[in-house]
Amino acid sequence: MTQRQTARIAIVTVSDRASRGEYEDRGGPAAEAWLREVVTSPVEIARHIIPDGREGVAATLRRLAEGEGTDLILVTGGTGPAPRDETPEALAGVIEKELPGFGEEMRRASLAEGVPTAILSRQTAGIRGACLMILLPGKPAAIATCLDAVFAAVPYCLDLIGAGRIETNPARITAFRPKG
Ligand SMILES: Nc1ncnc2c1ncn2[C@@H]1O[C@H](COP(=O)(O)OP(=O)(O)OP(=O)(O)O)[C@@H](O)[C@H]1O
Ligand SMILES: Nc1nc2c(c(=O)[nH]1)N[C@H]1C(S)=C(S)[C@@H](COP(=O)(O)O)O[C@H]1N2
Repeated sequence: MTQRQTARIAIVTVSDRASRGEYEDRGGPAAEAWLREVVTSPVEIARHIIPDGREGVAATLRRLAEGEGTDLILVTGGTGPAPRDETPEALAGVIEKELPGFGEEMRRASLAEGVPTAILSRQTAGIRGACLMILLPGKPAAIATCLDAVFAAVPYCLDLIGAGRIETNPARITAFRPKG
């Protein structure tokens, strides 16, 4: 399978208030800065800010995966238990396969850092076609913790689903790719 050599990555901030401009989105920029530090292969990164809500989030994820051929979508926000937190429900309506290990590992890393409220986050990941979608909590400080915890598995996952190729800086993240 020939992989696209420039991976398309979308970062989606899900927040009612950030989408209304009531506060400045710091999660999207934090995720982009993390990617630019860690990913060494060519990437196109697009950022989006949308309100909470199942239908709108699902429509955005579908459009990015299908319409725009995005290889990797990082979503930040709306994973908690509050009534408007419906990002996991939106994801569930869009993906074909869930990868629960991503959420388990992100929660484990956050709890190990001494963030007891990490147990409230319903983080997970899933695949639609050749697109991997990963849900992160909304707190900007959580972005690096959670990406550090799971990103080693991302390049090989993209290989397996026929998405674009990603290489990482081994000084930051050593990508897990079985030899052979
Ligand atoms: N994208 C973001 N940029 C900056 N700060 C954020 C962002 N998301 C969350 N926060 C901060 O974390 C706090 C709690 O996060 P939480 O996910 O509960 O946001 P929220 O208050 O539900 O956002 P909203 O109501 O706008 O959807 C927020 O009040 C805000 O201070
Ligand atoms: N690493 C880390 N994980 C975290 C947090 C955090 O500050 N750091 N906040 C928690 C809180 S307070 C909530 S309510 C859930 C869900 O947040 P979300 O609704 O913004 O996605 O993520 C949790 N996970």
